[in-house]
This record gives sequence, C-alpha cells and structure tokens, in this order.
Amino acid sequence: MQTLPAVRQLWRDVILFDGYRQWSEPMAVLAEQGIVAGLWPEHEFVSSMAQGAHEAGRGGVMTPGLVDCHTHLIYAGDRAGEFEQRLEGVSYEEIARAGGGILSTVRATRNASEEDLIKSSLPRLDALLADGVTTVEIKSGYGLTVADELKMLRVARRLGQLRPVRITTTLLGAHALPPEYAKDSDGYVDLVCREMIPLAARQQLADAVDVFCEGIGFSPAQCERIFQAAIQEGLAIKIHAEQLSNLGGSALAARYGALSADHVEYLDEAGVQAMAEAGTVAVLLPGAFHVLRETTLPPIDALRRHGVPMAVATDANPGTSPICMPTLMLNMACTLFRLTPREALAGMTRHAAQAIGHPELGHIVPGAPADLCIWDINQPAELAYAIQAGRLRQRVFGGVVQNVR
Ligand SMILES: N=CN[C@@H](CCC(=O)O)C(=O)O
Ligand SMILES: [Zn+2]
Repeated sequence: MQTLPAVRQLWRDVILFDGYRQWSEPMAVLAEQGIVAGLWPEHEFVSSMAQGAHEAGRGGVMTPGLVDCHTHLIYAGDRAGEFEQRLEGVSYEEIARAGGGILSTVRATRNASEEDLIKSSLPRLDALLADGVTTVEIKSGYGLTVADELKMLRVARRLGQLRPVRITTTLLGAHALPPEYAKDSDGYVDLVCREMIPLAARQQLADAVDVFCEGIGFSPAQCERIFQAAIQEGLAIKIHAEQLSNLGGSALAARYGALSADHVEYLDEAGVQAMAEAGTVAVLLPGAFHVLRETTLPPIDALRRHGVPMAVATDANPGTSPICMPTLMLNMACTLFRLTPREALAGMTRHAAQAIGHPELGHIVPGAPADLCIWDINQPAELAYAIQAGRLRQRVFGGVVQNVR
C-alpha cells in the first residue's frame, strides 16, 4: 500500500542510523514535501515542532534508503551452466576466453527486445526494492553494439518510470570485446569513443561511463581513451579494476577524477593513495568475490588508513554475482572483508551515493531527500548480522511511504 506524501510525515521513537552514525537515543524524524525537515532526540520532541504532521510510524530502526551503486541488472538468459563448470574447476577467465561468460549474456541480450528485457529485469529490481533499495545504478554492457547498448540504457531509464526508485545509468560499452571485433580491439574502442559515448550522452541515456580494465577486458591505454571521450561529453567515469589482476586501472581512473573504482581486490598501496588524493570511492563487491571463490582480499586496512570511502554493492549480474539481496552484501562485506557493520551500512548508503555522484542521497540530514527505510529490528547492526528477508517495514521514497508489511 502506498501513501501519498502528506505535507508533513513524522516518525517517532526510531533507532536512527543516519548514514554517518547510530544515534545513542531514540529519535523523532520529520519529512516535509519529500525532504527531511527535522531530527530530534525523542525526549526533546514536542508536538508543536511538527504541527499538523501525520504520524507515519513508531519504533524500529530507521536508515537511509539503500543505494545499490553497482549493478548489471538488465540482461537476458542465465549462466547456471557456467556456475557448474566453475564448480568443476574451470575458471571465470577460461570461460571468458572460450567465448562464454559476458559474451554468452551478450548473445542472449542482443536477441531480446526492450519489452523482454523489462520483463526479465523487473523481478530483480523488485527484489532490491523489497530489501530496502531506493536508488540503483544500472550498467549496460551486454549489448556491445551501438544499438544494443542504447537499448539497454533505454530499458534502464524505463525501469525508473515503472517503479518508485531513482535509477542512474552507466554506459559500459567496454565490458568485453564483441566477436565482430575479435581481432581489432582498438577498432572497438574507436566505436565506443566516437559513437557510443557521444550518442548516449546526447540522448541523455547515460549518467556515467564505465570500463572493464583487465586482461580479459581492456588495457589501461584503451581505458584512458574512453575516459577522455567520456569527459569530453561531460559524463562521469567509473572503472572495473583490479578484480583478477593488478593493471593499475584504479590509479589511472583516479587521475581522471573517477567517481569510483570497483572490485579492487588486487589494488596496491599506490592505487589506494591515488584514490585517496582524488576522492575516488572504492566499491567493494563481496558477492562476486564469494561466487568466484576468490582468495585475494581487497586492501581494507590500507583503504581505511588513507581515508578512501568504501562502498558496498550487489554487483547483481548473471555471471559473477547473481544476487539481488543488498542486506546479504552487508553481511558478506563483514564476514568476508572484515568491515564493521557500521562501515558496511555507510558503504551501502552514504558512500554508495558518493560513488554514483549523488552526495545528497544516502544520509538522513535536514534538507536531504526523504528516502528512508524503517526496519523491524532492534539495532542497525542486525542488518549485517542476520541473513534474512522480510525485515523492511516501510520504504519511503521521496517522502512517499510504502508500507511493506
Ligand atoms: N567483471 C566484470 N563485470 C561483471 C561481471 C559480468 C559478467 O560476468 O556477466 C562484474 O562486475 O563482476
Ligand atoms: Zn560489475
């Protein structure tokens, strides 16, 4: 059931994690016309502070709406067969080099219409929403032709019209080398730079441009050309880097002012330092680490020491992270990467918002959009501690309250 935004909505007696910290005493929170308008310790609150407000709820834990800052939510087909191959010992890289992996999803996605893709992606989007997400970044990258990449981006924009969620879109034309360019990777990079990026920008289909910098992806020199083309069109940049090896992609992206470098298991100290200097967010993807049974951990201590903001995301995709449960990622960020529950939660709220270039989201402060979650739990750390669906009581998107249970 969805409630129209009353002019003033009030929550009483909530345990508040505001994106930065957990408040030590229960709080009252007021939203007005879709914006957070006030926060008070419950014992200081008097009703004249929120005259005429509708009491939208009482008790529970309130967090910012979750921000899933790295997904490949739109695709056709599945890769369960590859999962079985990997269990038998074939690596992700070997499958990719044999024409499977990303390219197998490319074949299925090229054959799908926009309607097909909407139909197959909506249940995944709904799963994210049911687990507290109010903002999702969605990448293209399974089309690898101008037409198919733009098709994916159009679908991403349409998903944002079909559900109460903010969607940011990222052109990932340089995700893999399509078979038509098997012997001409520079030629494909030309296509990305000269056609895909300008068209996606001019049609306002992309908010950012991403690249996969890896032996089975694109070289740092090729990534650099793509960054230059993106910046030329006024688009933000991001990178998949240091996932399977260290090519220095994160440091390169940081030098170009990237919003984020994602995966970063093989990131070295110099890369961490470059990211710290540029304010580039490290997006940690524990789902892909888990599914690929990786053993090299991202350099969490170095990231902490240098003050690099760490975000956490689902990386929802059919190959390395077929996961649409953001709270499970909070758990895995803690159990696999040793983040504290508070770091993990900041990683899926405030730092995730920074990773998509929306610092106004992901925190609960006066003036911020009222994207909120109210959970039926006793303390915020439970979101990372227990692996359990169905704890969301209310999801508030731009001040509109959706009673989930
Ligand atoms: N590493 C590259 N891209 C995705 C995987 C995509 C796929 O395997 O389909 C990732 O973030 O893990
Ligand atoms: Zn990815």
